[in-house]
Amino acid sequence: MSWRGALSRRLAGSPRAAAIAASGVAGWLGCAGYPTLAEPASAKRVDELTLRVPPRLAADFEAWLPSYVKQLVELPGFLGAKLLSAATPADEAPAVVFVLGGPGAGKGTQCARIVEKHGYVHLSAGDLLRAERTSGSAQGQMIDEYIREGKIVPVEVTVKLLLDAIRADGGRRFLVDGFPRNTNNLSGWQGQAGSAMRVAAVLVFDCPEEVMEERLLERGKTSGRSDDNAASIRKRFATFRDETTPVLKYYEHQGLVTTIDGTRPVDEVWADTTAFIDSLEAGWRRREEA
Ligand SMILES: Nc1ncnc2c1ncn2[C@@H]1O[C@H](COP(=O)(O)OP(=O)(O)OP(=O)(O)O)[C@@H](O)[C@H]1O
Ligand SMILES: Nc1ccn([C@@H]2O[C@H](COP(=O)(O)O)[C@@H](O)[C@H]2O)c(=O)n1
Repeated sequence: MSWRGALSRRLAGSPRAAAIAASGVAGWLGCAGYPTLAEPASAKRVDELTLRVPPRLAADFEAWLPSYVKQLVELPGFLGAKLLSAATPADEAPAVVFVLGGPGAGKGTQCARIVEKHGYVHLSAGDLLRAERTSGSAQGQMIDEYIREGKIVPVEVTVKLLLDAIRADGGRRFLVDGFPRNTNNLSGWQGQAGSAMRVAAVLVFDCPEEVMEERLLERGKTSGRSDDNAASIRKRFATFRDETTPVLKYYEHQGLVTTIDGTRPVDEVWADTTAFIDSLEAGWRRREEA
């Protein structure tokens, strides 16, 4: 499958910007076994950019690559690139902070504190899926198998649970914990929530696997979770490395990622976490006052 489109039209008068954008796209796509740029636009002739994408990834790329390219050419320094649409959804849209990090990195622990101090609404994709699993719904068994295997449930299920919870709450500031976990999650979110929500930041807790494994095995003594055992933990780590890393790359390119060292004691991690939320809020206040 080839993807081609808005980039060429948008950059028709701007060879320099296109060349920079093309090399940026190629660099990004070159990571983690993803496809590479097939025919980079030359600095002289900019009427078409073609990206070849393997069929198994075509649907995901079709949904979110164009918007990624738009974001890329809007970065400062891409002189001459013209906006086709607003760079971010309207400020009035509810703000979402995605919280990511490997299994056991401490996402839930820090989210609970953010709720208490900063009043955000915490939605854990994993918790919503676990609740749905036991609700007796037809898809419960499917979810159970995915969780046990450390695999990512198809986004149609997860995004519906998240959006139902967001709409039912009606709040303005959400922590969405453990999502988006792969490109399927990402494209599903962008397709169904993209214009109604504003992704304000992506908060990532970084922690080595040895530390996370120790925490999860300890948690497994009392959590009752079917995936807090050595075999499931190994699979969850592999899923994080293989599937979540490209999503983090995507948001890094958008300048949305803040990474916090989650290896330290809870209070030390919290000091950085609350400082981050304070700075996010301060930025919003400055924008409102401007
Ligand atoms: N900074 C920390 N130091 C030591 N232990 C921690 C720290 N943060 C969390 N823990 C403990 O580690 C375990 C995992 O933490 P938590 O549930 O917050 O991680 P998580 O990233 O949400 O995990 P998962 O993705 O599996 O739901 C818990 O038992 C928690 O009490
Ligand atoms: N976006 C997501 C999030 C989670 N899952 C499944 O749930 C398991 C547990 O997730 P935690 O965040 O609570 O650790 C995870 O391993 C997945 O099986 C999912 O499919 N999609």
